[in-house]
Amino acid sequence: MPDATEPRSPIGTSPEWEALRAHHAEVAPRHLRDLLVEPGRLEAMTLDLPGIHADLSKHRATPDTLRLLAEVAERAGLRERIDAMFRGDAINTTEGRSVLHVALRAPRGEVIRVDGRDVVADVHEVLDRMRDAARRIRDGEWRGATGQPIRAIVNIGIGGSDLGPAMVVEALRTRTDPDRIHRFVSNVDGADIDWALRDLDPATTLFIVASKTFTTVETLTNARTARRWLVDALGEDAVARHFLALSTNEAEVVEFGIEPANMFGFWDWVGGRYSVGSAIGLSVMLAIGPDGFDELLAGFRAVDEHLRDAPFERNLPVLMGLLGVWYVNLFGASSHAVLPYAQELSRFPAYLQQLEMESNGKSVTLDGQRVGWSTGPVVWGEPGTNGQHAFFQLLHQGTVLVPADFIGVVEPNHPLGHHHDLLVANLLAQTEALAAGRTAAAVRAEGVPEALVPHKVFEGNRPTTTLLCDRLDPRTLGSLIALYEHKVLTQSVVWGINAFDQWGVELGKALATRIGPELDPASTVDPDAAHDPSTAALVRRYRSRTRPDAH
Ligand SMILES: O=P(O)(O)OC[C@H]1O[C@](O)(CO)[C@@H](O)[C@@H]1O
Repeated sequence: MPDATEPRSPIGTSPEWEALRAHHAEVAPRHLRDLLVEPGRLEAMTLDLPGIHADLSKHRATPDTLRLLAEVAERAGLRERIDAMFRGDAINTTEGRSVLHVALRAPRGEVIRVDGRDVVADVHEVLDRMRDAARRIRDGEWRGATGQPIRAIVNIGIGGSDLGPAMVVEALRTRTDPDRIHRFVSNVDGADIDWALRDLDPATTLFIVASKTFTTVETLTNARTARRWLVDALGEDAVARHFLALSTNEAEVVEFGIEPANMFGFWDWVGGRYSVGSAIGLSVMLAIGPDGFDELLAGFRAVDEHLRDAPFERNLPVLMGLLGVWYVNLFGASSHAVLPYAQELSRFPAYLQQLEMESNGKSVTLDGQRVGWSTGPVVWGEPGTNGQHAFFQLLHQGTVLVPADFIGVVEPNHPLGHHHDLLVANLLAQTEALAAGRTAAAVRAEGVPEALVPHKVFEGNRPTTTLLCDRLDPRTLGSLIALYEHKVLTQSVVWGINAFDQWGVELGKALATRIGPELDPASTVDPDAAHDPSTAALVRRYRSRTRPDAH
């Protein structure tokens, strides 16, 4: 059996890549105007998953491209890597860990073993405890220190311990109880927690401290501030009724002052950015209820099964990943836009920024060699139609190629149908305009003065994916997230990199720890001896402040 962790990017070295490159030379000069009308294209380049219709036909690609890309994926060992992930092999080689977010949504009774232990049974034990706590808090059975029910839930976490739950709660806000407040505090900037707590009543506020490691400085700083705010109002004993912890690190949770009974655990085989289906999703469960959370997990599971079972040529997350490779490595694209035409998905691009960029922003292969090809692009986006009045100018007429995902829904979560028709009309218009453009002849035919013609021409040929969801419900959202998770896996395998570590965040953290004490006006450290001239001058400038220090 091939070693699933063996680095073997096919880029540049395999016959499959050579075939793809030759094919690219034929396809790249062709215009989407012509490609789009080819017979059979729509059937070959659209896919239906439960609740999600995916249209890949507005790509600068043909059905042959998808076949050749699938062959590249086979050559890269994607099949073996998927199997290894589901088996619980330690495919996160630099940290020696399994990568088992798929186990978080495995059905009760399925068995996946890590070091001989059935992790699916562990997952369901925690889910049951989460359900019980969520029911008690939502029903008002759980009382705060003064005997009042909980009215505000503040999740304190950062990165994967914030972005996933914050994005999902926002996306499903129409399913939340309008009488309960859900807030997310992440930034160490005091403005974040100061503002979040300003109008809250300690007696009815529950804090959820979410941190995989429970050592993240931002989260612990915010959690200590929250603790002080609570204790100042209600006394030390209140902590047990107002603080929950979500973590893999029981010792640190206890050290902070939260009892194990108020902790919901997960495991080192859940990456932070892949953790919203774990205990990290507790604030989601509190917002949409245990049944809604089950639906979310079911949506994840549907795509997990699709990843495992569908042939690569008809496998949506694999094709999304491979089309990304196609643009990055053969068209030279360096960014990718995600444009949700659903206001509720306003945090989805930010969520994907961590998922994709922390996973695939790497320049070293699994065996430690410098890559000889580009890897993860910059991911960005804003909800439509806002983006249209901001950066779409560049998408249509700029000099860079930005492949984009347009995400829309058929049935809105509000009664304003005329708004929704207008929104969807814009989505369709934009993808059509990006593909077809507008020729000089068409511009002239409208009587535009000759001097303005070049300004009004749209080259078109700008590729997009359309994901049209039946509606935005927990199940569909779970599926959407899983699509991108597995897209990331696919790309990492082709690029030969590890999508599951994040060493690149360490250096800045270490330097901040060093610089922190130097900012004290009484510090005796000479900035010039410790830093480059720019940093030293900035340290001196900040050190000379007159603001009294308050903690
Ligand atoms: O959940 P923790 O351990 O507080 O970590 C928060 C985030 O910090 C990182 O480790 C680095 O930014 C992320 O990967 C993670 O999601």
